Amino acid sequence: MSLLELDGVTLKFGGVTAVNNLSMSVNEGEVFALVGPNGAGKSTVFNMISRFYRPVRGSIRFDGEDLLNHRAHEIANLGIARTFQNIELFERATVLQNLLVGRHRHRRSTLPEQLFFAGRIRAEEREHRHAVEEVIDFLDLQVYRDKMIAGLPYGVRKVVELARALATKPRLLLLDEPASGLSVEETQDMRWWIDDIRRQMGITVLMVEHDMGLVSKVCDRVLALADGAKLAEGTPAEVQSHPAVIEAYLGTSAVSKTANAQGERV
Ligand SMILES: Nc1ncnc2c1ncn2[C@@H]1O[C@H](COP(=O)(O)OP(=O)(O)OP(=O)(O)O)[C@@H](O)[C@H]1O
Repeated sequence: MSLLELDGVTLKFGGVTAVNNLSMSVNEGEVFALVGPNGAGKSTVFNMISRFYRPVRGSIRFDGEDLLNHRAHEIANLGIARTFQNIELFERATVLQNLLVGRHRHRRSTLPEQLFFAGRIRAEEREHRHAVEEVIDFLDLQVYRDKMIAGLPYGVRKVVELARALATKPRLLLLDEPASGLSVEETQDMRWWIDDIRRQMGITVLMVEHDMGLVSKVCDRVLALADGAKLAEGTPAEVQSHPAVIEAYLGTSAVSKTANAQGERV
């Protein structure tokens, strides 16, 4: 069953058509990747699903609901969470505090209730803590839970950002370049996290990623974009060997990554 559906979506920035008549569908329970050279339109697709941008044409539906009827701050409430290419965490707060912020959408109490019904609020607070501790355990973040973000290595911050998105208990997780800046070992860990997120948590994943090695190991389906338009769609192996995809990558830094990925595919 399709969870996310884009139909004929187009977005222009002045004279630049960043996304051109794109249709795609992500099924519930799958891991789906958007790939393509720099400037292909991948981030713009994410930013339209997150409702930072509004397409000039086309529709975006999530679980049958028209996302274009919603504003950016309502997207998390619908069950969509995302990470960012440039990690966005509160630097002067602990891992635990950052994750509790992620629980914001589940808060049911109003301000007067918080002032006058302390018992009920304490129960709600315990529920948030429990949900957050579950994610901390799931991603092996126990040793970092009370540490400030500012002092953490880049690879750990990346996992904390993933944890913050998971703490919202989404149905759809958007991962913007989950492997960028990670070492080979950290990328390997990220692969297992993504596998577990899908298998154990039952969360559907849509990711943008340049590392074709990771994409080929973790994704069910891949859509390749170039100049805002769909070039090819299929399994990782089908997309990587598609002539139009190989041509689009020629002359870009991604060529070597594609070649490496093909070499290391098992
Ligand atoms: N805010 C913006 N204003 C003007 N042009 C933009 C804006 N955002 C993106 N673009 C243009 O839209 C096109 C698609 O950009 P986008 O960032 O979506 O590509 P991308 O595939 O995510 O690239 P990368 O892999 O480098 O992140 C590019 O030509 C880019 O210059």
